[in-house]
Amino acid sequence: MKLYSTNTPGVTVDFKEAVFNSMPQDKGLYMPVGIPVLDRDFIENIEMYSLSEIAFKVADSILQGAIPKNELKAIIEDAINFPAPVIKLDDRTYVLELFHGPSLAFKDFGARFMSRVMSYFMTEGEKTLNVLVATSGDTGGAVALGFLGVPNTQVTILYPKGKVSAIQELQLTTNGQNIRAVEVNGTFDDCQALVKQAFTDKELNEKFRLTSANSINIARLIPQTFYYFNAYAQLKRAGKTEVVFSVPSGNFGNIGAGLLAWKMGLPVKQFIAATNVNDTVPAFFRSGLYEPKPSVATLSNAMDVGNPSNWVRIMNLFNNDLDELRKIVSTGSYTDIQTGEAVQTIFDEYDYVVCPHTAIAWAAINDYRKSSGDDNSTAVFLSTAHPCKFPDVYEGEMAGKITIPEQVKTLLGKPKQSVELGVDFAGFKEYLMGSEL
Ligand SMILES: Cc1ncc(COP(=O)(O)O)c(C=O)c1O
Ligand SMILES: N[C@@H](CCOP(=O)(O)O)C(=O)O
Repeated sequence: MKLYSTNTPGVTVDFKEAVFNSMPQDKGLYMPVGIPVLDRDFIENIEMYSLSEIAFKVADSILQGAIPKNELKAIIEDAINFPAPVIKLDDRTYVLELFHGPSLAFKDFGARFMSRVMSYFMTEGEKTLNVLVATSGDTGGAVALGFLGVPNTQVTILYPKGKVSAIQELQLTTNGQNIRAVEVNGTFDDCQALVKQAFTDKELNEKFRLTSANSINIARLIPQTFYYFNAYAQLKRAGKTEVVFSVPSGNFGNIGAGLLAWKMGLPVKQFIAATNVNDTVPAFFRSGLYEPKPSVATLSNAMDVGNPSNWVRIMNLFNNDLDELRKIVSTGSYTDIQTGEAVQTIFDEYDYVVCPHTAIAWAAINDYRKSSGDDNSTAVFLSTAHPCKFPDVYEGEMAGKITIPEQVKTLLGKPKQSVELGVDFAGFKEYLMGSEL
């Protein structure tokens, strides 16, 4: 597999280099040279395959031999060892539950696959790998669990102080071993900017072997295509083939993976990119002007992103042609009041509890149906996190319906371990340089 930088398409690297570099030095993002289209026979019979069979077929096609088949199969079976069921709410509305992994968020697909791919490529005696990751809530917890105890690997998680839920914070800050947390007095965008700057800092790169576990890393994105194909397989078993996916979006890695799956031949009628009031992308669809702006805090905190890092990838997939993109993607943005109402309505109508991020994706389906007149397609909204991660959102009967998984119970009462820093790069650099990693 060869990958190019969105900023310098003429220069290519192989998959291993892209994984460890995470981001090209020219500050673009890696994209595959030539996206393979899966054979028709596979797509037409996809309902006959299991999640791990589908994941293997998709990964093998895109990686084009970068990892030998047997090793790839073992990585997938070890990483994706939890289900991603599609649940019927009514005849034309389904929810794809992506929170059955260890950190209770969809990030487990990417983080677990990526940690195993990195381990596969690492050889004995190599310099310690320093994984930097910025999180607005869920990536950090998934990456922490994905890399916990992995030899020769040190993970540093940056998160915005006071802007993640209490359970998310416990997931980030209580691991110990090779995982440490930095509380940044700023927003997620500040955390992301610090991490990105570290990758282009000469001194840091001389001292450390830095890599990113954010979705700027292509190894995070590839496994997120698996569940789109697998959702389609489940729907096909139920006799549904005209599918709309509504994706709660922040950094746009999730919908980016969906669009990659579509480019690989997954039949999708429409994608809906649903955001909270951090609406840089919906505003771009309206005005044609891409204007990143500082993020504001919302109920769906993990989507509080003002400058989505995957946007450049999505534009690149569409040759920077917004009109082409508009043919397959529509957008919607929702306030906290609308989010709360959606959580309540889903509960009242379906007796089903969703997290605030997921509620936004459901709300966007209603608006899509009204504005497009498309009443017949099967709409699937992605449920990206377990509601127990956001207990402040629910009261009364709804709160009583939420079961607390064992992995959350064991976190309660554990001491938080973190270091507090400002948003200036100099301070972050000093912290990294001063640490014996
Ligand atoms: C629960 C949840 N939903 C949605 C999102 C947004 O996903 P993405 O950043 O891939 O757009 C995130 C964060 O990534 C999240 O943690
Ligand atoms: N919403 C994310 C933000 C980081 O996104 P990533 O997918 O680029 O790692 C989070 O939960 O941390």
